[in-house]
Amino acid sequence: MKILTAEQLSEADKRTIERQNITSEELMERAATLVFNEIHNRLNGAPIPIKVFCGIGNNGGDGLVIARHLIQHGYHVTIYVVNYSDKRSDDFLANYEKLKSITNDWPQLIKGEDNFPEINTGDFVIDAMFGIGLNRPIEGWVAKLVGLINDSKAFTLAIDMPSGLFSDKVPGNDAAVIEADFTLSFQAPKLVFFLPETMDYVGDLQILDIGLDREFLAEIKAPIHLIEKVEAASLYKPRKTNSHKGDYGHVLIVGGSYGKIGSVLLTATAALKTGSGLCSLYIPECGYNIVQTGLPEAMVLTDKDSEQLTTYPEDFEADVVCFGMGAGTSQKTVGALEDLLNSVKEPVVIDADGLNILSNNKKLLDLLPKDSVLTPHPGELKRLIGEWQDDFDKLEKAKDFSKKYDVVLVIKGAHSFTIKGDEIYVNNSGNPGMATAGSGDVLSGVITSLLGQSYEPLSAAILGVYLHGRSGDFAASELGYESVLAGDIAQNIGKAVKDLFQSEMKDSERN
Ligand SMILES: NC(=O)C1=CN([C@@H]2O[C@H](COP(=O)(O)OP(=O)(O)OC[C@H]3O[C@@H](n4cnc5c(N)ncnc54)[C@H](OP(=O)(O)O)[C@@H]3O)[C@@H](O)[C@H]2O)[C@@H](O)CC1
Ligand SMILES: [K+]
Repeated sequence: MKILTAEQLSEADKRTIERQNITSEELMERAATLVFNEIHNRLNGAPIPIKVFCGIGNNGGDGLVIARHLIQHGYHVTIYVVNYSDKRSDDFLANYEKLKSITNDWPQLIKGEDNFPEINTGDFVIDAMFGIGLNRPIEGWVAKLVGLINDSKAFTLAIDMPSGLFSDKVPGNDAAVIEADFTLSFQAPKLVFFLPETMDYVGDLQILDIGLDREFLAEIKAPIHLIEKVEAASLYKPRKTNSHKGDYGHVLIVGGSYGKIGSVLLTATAALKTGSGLCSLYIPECGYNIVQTGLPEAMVLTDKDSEQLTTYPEDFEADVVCFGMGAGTSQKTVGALEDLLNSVKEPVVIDADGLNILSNNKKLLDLLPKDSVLTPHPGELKRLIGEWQDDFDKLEKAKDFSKKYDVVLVIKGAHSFTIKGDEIYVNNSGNPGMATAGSGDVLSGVITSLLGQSYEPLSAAILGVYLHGRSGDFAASELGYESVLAGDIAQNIGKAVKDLFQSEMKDSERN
């Protein structure tokens, strides 16, 4: 799914009105009615106090439409118009008139702190103050109102965007932004919903297809994509009936050191679970018995050093090589990576200490084969590309790095970002249970395995990140977040692959 900017969405809005020959008021009615349906499906008539805070633009207009439908369905609704300006939009005014015809409880005008209502923990707050039209920070008494809503701990549903959140920049420190529990957003996700600095404002997210012009949406050039099941499934290559293990790649996992042999074991397990035909490991001698016992399906070669890697077996023929997990950063191991990069011509996967070695020895970056995949977590990324000012700056620096060295970067996080040149792919699978030791080692194994199975490096990274997240979802649903171990993620990769082609059943379709 394309992630769009506020400008692109406004343009899609205009084109839809032209091409579908509807008014903007009709489009607002359509969008806001979908929101009402979602609320009604969940509340099911519950008599809880609903407080709708409307701005004076079209986000506020949406709020008025939602409130009208709620009132007509018997809900207990109080509407507040947050009068941060006297410049009402046409569609706001039209819906204000409609509201007057169905209720005598007119909206209450908030012009300052004196008009603030009481907001209780048990209230249901609908935030329709600002949407994609926000163009400067919220200030003064409106900022105080945002604080009041946040402090109330009332369940807060944001319409389109949490008010105060920009679609294209990070709010400053102490900025007033609604901390939503749930955001229902129109047509396309916005990048800020997924960035570490801004995602917490959004709460749970649902995108509503409000029927904007398909042709225009298909034509829009968007370099940022959200990766969900359909996108991941489109990358998957089915196995052929008439095939043998030689068709699915021979991966070589290079890493480990004394006390950190478990890491390579996890990576190799994940590679085999993702379907590699053959898996070999190159590790220090101390890991030999551990790996042969822990993973009998793998083959093991050992370095002459018993505790660390010192060289690379250059005559070894593998389809893809992965380097770094548990390797340490000793000078001898730097030499091992240099040997590897001097002998391998195909894209490699570099993770963990492999990345730290690259950061400390920047000249090695020039030896990386084109389209190699680097999988840093934010700390490793900082060492690679330097400090950034905010998440937008981070993405710019990451794109520059990807272009300079011609590599695919996977920035790991709650939503991992895969970057190649100017293209960004935001992953939407996974859960907090995956924040556990060894989770990254498993991811490297999945991506390496896909590369070995002839996936293009970018596809291997995007699909690998998605499958890893989905495996974690299966592990968490069985075990609970706290009990997910990295090995559990590896064990569930098969389920994640099968799930690519299982359609979600909506609650309404069950039974
Ligand atoms: N696109 C679509 O497909 C559809 C969009 N729809 C809905 O429209 C929403 C966008 O509506 P919108 O353009 O009227 O802007 P909105 O967010 O209501 O802001 C209102 C005005 O506030 C002002 N302002 C800005 N910052 C400020 C500040 N800090 N403090 C004070 N004032 C400030 C600024 O005006 P200014 O003062 O700059 O002239 C701005 O114009 C969108 O999010 C969605 O909910 C759906 O109905 C249908 C389909
Ligand atoms: K809002």
